[in-house]
Amino acid sequence: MESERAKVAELEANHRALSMELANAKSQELNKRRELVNASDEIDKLKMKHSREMMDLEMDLKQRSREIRELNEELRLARGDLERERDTVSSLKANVSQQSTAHISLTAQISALQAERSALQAQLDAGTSTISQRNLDLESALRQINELEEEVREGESIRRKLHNLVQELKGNIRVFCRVRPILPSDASPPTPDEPADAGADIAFPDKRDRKEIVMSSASSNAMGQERKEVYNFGFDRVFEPHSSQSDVFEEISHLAQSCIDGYNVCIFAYGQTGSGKSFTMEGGSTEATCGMIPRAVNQVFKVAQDLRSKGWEYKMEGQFLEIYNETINDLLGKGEFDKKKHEIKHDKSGTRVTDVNVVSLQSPSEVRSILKVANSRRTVAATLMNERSSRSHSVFTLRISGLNMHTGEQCEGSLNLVDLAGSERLNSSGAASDKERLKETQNINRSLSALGDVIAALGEKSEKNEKHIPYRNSKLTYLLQNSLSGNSKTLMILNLSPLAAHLNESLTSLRFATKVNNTTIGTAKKQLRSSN
Ligand SMILES: Nc1ncnc2c1ncn2[C@@H]1O[C@H](COP(=O)(O)OP(=O)(O)OP(=O)(O)O)[C@@H](O)[C@H]1O
Repeated sequence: MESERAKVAELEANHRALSMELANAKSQELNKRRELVNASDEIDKLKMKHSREMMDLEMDLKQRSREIRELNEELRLARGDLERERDTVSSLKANVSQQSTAHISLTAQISALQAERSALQAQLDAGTSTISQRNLDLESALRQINELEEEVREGESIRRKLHNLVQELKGNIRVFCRVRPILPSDASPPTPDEPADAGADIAFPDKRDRKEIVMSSASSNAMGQERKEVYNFGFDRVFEPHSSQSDVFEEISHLAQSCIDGYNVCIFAYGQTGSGKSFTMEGGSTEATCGMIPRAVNQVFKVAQDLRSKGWEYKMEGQFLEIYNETINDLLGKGEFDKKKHEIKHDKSGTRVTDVNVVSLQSPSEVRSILKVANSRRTVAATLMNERSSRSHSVFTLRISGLNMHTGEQCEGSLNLVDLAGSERLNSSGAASDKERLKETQNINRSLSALGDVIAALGEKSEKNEKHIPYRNSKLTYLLQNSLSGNSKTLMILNLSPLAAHLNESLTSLRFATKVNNTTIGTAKKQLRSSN
């Protein structure tokens, strides 16, 4: 038993030791469990930390890969830029090499130019010295020119005197005769009683001086015998039908010179209606057919222009009048014809007509346009019954005043170009039955015979030296008083029809013109005024 007891006591002691060991083991296990819980908390924490860090790393990775892509893109662009820059650089290099070639050639040019400049400078220096020499020469040449100009002025005044002397020797009244050609419009259809007019028998025997005209007419007497009458006339110049306007003007152009020199010049066209007066004075519109008025005016302007170099300055004024039934009308005016009263006044400064337009003229074209105005006024005023331009006198007056800037000499001249009314006698104008026409014809005849009387009286005056001149017998002669006196130059152009039907009229005209031609008017005087 005791052994049993001892064994139980031993077992109990073992039991207690084992319980103690168990308690220890349990407390150790608790500790271990606690440690395990702590460790798994720690592990959880670490896991979370790890997953956060993983997320951060992933984001970081994404960011980095985005940055890498961007950088790659930038790199690609930069490469493109670099490529272009390389191209630019290579083209710039090519440019630079070109520029440097150009530079080299420019440098070569500059040196050539510099060499040239030095050569030119040398020439310039030489030229400058030549110029100073030339200036000296010029001064002496200018002195010579002044002396020569003075001589030319003296020569000009001698020329004027000689020109006038030649005119005096020729006579201050001159008469030209012009026969117009037969026109297609002259040929009226022949009838059994009246054969076609083949033209009058007119001859021009003086082929050298062209001063003669011979008209012949054949008639049969009561016995049936043929009688031929021959009429000889001599004038200063006779123009045959084929003569041109310039042939006629050549003979009268010196008169334009005279009026510039300070003389009063009067040119009349005389003749029956249709004989060519207007054609001679005004003419056609072409250069070849234009008449004496435009030609004389052109000449006056030309001479005035030429004389500018000799110190002369000229002023020109024009007026254009019509005398119809002894009434003056202003062809450059605006009023109705035959209404306004115009008076003729003579004083020291010359002849003026009251209330008429006097136009200052700067050029020949202005004269042409005033001629047009005048013609259209006359055309408007004409009626069917009354061809006004044939039944009235027209007087174009160009007044010229000149001043010589060097010598102070002044002169005043005038050029009167007169287209007279038709000179036909009463019976041939068919006027006897028409009162108005009769009055017209009587007025025309009166004024034309007054013109003849004035010219005749001037001729007698120069023979006897004292004689009354009947200027006042007609408006025409009174208007032209200052241009129809001893100290003026007068030209009458007798216009003749070539037709046989007009033979008697032509003979009457030829006799009138012969009377005028046999008159010598005294010496023309130029109208000079001293400078003060
Ligand atoms: N030398 C000429 N050459 C060519 N045609 C001319 C010539 N002379 C005159 N004529 C013509 O003759 C016609 C009559 O001439 P113009 O009208 O000049 O005569 P007129 O004497 O002035 O007549 P009116 O008294 O009616 O004015 C016109 O047709 C004109 O063109």
